[in-house]
Amino acid sequence: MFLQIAACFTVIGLLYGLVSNLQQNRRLAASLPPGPPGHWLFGNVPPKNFPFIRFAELTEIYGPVFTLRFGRRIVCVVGRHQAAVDILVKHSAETTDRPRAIAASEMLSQGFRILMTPAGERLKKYRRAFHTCLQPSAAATYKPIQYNHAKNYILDCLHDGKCHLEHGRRYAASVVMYIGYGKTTPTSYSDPEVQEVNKCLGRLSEVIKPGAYLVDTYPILKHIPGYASHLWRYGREELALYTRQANAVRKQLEKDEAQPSFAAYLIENQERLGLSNDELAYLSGAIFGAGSDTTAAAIAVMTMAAACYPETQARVQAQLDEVVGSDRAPTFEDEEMLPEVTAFVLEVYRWRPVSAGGVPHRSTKDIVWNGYVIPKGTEIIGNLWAIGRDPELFPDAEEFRPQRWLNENGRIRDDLKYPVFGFGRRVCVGQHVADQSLFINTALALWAFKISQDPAKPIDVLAFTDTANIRPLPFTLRFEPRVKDIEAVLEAHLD
Ligand code: HEM
Repeated sequence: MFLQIAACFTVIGLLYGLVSNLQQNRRLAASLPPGPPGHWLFGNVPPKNFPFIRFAELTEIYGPVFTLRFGRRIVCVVGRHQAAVDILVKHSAETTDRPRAIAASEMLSQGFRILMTPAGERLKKYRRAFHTCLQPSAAATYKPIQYNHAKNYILDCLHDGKCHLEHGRRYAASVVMYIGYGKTTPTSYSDPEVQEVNKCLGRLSEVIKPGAYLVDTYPILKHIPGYASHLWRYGREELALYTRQANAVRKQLEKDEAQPSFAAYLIENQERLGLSNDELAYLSGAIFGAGSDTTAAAIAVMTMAAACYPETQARVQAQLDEVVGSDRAPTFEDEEMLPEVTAFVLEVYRWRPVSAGGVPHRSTKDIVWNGYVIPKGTEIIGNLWAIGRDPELFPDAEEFRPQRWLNENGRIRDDLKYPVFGFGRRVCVGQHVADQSLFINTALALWAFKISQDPAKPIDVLAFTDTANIRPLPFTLRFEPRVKDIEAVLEAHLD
């Protein structure tokens, strides 16, 4: 008898939940931006592949902001520049938060990973710590090391152009290992330490894919013993790895042998910054996670664009020849005089944005936009792929056309922006370091080489990995030296 009554109450409870859920959905739907219809209970089906491309198609149909529903989760996708500014920049204070990511953040990262840290005290202290080491004046101090590694990239491409993607990855890994841990020697992707970090990042990349784990739709699963227990194990392994790396710097500091680095700064200021050992370990590791593959992918896109758009490449080279010539190599000091290089980089960012789908934000208050209400708790995706294809700002968006970034005087336009580094208070903390990397590698690569395709292996400009941060699938390039004795000229500069 008792069991029957309990069952009755459970069924009534479930029905009540269902009905109130439906009523809530109907109420919300009336004020939300429009979107494709979905199942009355489960909502829309997340795209299986390349969600940013599917979302860009939906932007064409439903407009600058459209709504999707996944179970109880409401997602607004922003696909036009002005709407992104209105919602994610002007309302930055209310959109700093991240959506709850149970599998990727709470289980795999034990809540420590900055990328998924919700708005609040932990995020504030994380970003404060980064700001000190990555703001423009601090970023400028990394220029010499970036230059040295960029020079290695050029020499690697000269001697072994087949492995150009690996050389770009080596550049990026070397720079972030220097900033993160003070490692001064070049870092190879085959280093066991880097391989271990990459194993962890590869796992994250799988777990973070929309719809990868049911627990993100049904949070109760987190508490079911045995459910996705490998995620907890992976999380423990990752924390142990970052702790080992931070402890190595701690030991160097004790022996007075440490190079200046982000980890050293965190350790020396741990108490003042209010960081636990685990937070400190994860934060030091974040530089590699966030800055390595992204930078390498952008460098790869730069070479891809140069090979596929030879006339555009030649335009940059004409300016390099005029300003720099061939007796010396370009340096950071030439930047002001090389707007064609900067325009090329800006177009690389727009044409194939590395963080193509953007990193989701979450509203912590109702936001009124264009007569619609984006309610508190909505996930907001700034779809960078679609924003870079905004026809009002970027006509013929599929064309790689750096000239769109230049004004009639050949200077960089200050009225055109593209948010490749994200939005508002969540904007990428490494943007200045990344800009420096892209500038110097582009300037040196286009000064040193005529980069072209192998006619026998034409490049597919849409062949990219289907991952949270996209990167080109392997492609073949030819590096034809434009400067006599590149090696000697580069060495002379360093002497
Ligand atoms: C071309 C290279 C890069 C691109 C395209 C890029 C892009 C991005 C984007 C789109 C975000 C998310 C912003 C948002 O939520 O709106 C982000 C976050 C982040 N980036 Fe970068 N990034 C690059 C390089 C770097 C580098 C070199 C570092 C470190 C030295 C770095 C560190 C971070 C960190 C720590 C975050 C998380 C910030 C947070 O969640 O509060 N990134 N980046």
